Amino acid sequence: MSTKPYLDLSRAEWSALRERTPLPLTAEEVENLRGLGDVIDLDEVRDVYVPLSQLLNLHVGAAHDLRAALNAFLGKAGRSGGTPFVIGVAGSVAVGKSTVARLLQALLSLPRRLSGVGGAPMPEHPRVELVTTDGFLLPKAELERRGLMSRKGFPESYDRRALTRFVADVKAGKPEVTGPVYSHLIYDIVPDETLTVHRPDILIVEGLNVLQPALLTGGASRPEAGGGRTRMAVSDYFDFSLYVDARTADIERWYLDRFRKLRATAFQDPLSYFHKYTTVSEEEALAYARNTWRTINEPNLRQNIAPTRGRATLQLHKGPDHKVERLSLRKL
Ligand SMILES: Nc1ncnc2c1ncn2[C@@H]1O[C@H](COP(=O)(O)OP(=O)(O)O)[C@@H](O)[C@H]1O
Ligand SMILES: CC(C)(COP(=O)(O)O)[C@@H](O)C(=O)NCCC(=O)O
Repeated sequence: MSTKPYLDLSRAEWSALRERTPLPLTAEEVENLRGLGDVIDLDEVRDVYVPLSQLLNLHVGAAHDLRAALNAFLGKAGRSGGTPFVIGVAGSVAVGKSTVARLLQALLSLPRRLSGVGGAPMPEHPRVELVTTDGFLLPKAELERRGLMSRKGFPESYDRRALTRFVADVKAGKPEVTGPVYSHLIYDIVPDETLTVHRPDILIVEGLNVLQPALLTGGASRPEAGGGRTRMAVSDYFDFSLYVDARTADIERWYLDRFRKLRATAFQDPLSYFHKYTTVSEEEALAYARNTWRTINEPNLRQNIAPTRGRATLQLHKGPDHKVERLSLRKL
C-alpha cells in the first residue's frame, strides 16, 4: 500500500471523472467563459477545469457538513451558514495563476443546477470573489527604503500580516472587508484605491506565496526565551489549495512572451512604468525582461515558491503549451 500523500492522475484519468457527473454548459455560458478574454481553450475547460470545479463543489458541501456537525456539538445548531469557503492558488510568476483563478471564479459562479452536486449549501447563484496578493505588496517607496526592489514578489516584500488579517476577516464573516490595490501599470500600490469583499460564498486568494507556512516571531533572536510565537499564515485559512506547476524553462518562455505582448499593448501607455521599453529595440527590451526573470522571478520560484508545492491539495502539472498533462491530488 502506497504511503505517498498524493494520488497521481493522468489527464485522461482525470477528465474521465467528469463523465460520471456531467456538467452541461449552455451555449451562453460557454460564450461567457470565452468572454473572459483569456487564451484558454474549451477542451481544456471541459477536460480539466470542469472536473476541478465539481471536486471543489464536493469540498464546499463537505466543509459545510463538518461545520454544521461542529456547531451542533457546540450547541449552536442553525448557525452553520455564512462561512466562506477559501481557495488558495499558488505558483510562479507567469505560470498562469490568474488565468486559472479567473476561470475557476467563472465556473464556480455558475448556477447550482450545473454543479452536479445535490444538497450543497450554496445559493442558486454563488458569489465568488477573487483577491490577488499583489495588493499586499509593500508600496514602492517602502520597498526602496528597505532595499527590496530587486526582491519584489519574495515573501518579505509583502505585508503578510495585513494579508492574513484580510482573509481571516472574510472567513470570520465580516460584512465588509477592505484591502489595498496594486497596479501593474504604475508598478506600485494605488494610493486612495481599495477593494471591498462583501461576505462571498467562496473566496479565491491568488498569489506567488500563498502557501508559505506561518512565520515564527521573536524566537530566533531570543532563543533563551524558549522559542517564539507562531503567527497564523494566510494558508491556515484555506479550505482547498491549488499549485500551478510547469517546467522552469517553459515558465520563463511564457514570461518573455507575455512581456513581448504587453510591450505592444499596455506598455504603450505613457503612464506605464515600463513605457521606456517601447522606445528601445525589442532585443533590448527582452534583455531587460530576461534579466528580471533570472535575477528575481526564477530565484524566487526556486527558493520560496516551488518548496511550497507539497502543501497544496491539488497540483496541476502543465506542459509546454499550458495544457495540463497530469495532476497530483492530496489523499493523506
Ligand atoms: N491555459 C492557458 N493557455 C494559454 N495561455 C495561457 C494559459 N494560461 C495562461 N496563459 C498565458 O500565460 C501567461 C501567464 O499567465 P498569467 O495568468 O498572467 O500568469 P500569472 O498570474 O501566474 O503571472 C499570460 O500571457 C497568459 O495569457
Ligand atoms: C506583482 C508580482 C510580485 C506578483 O504578485 P502576486 O499577485 O503573485 O502576489 C509580480 O508580477 C512582479 O511584478 N514581480 C516583480 C518582477 C517583475 O517585474 O517581473
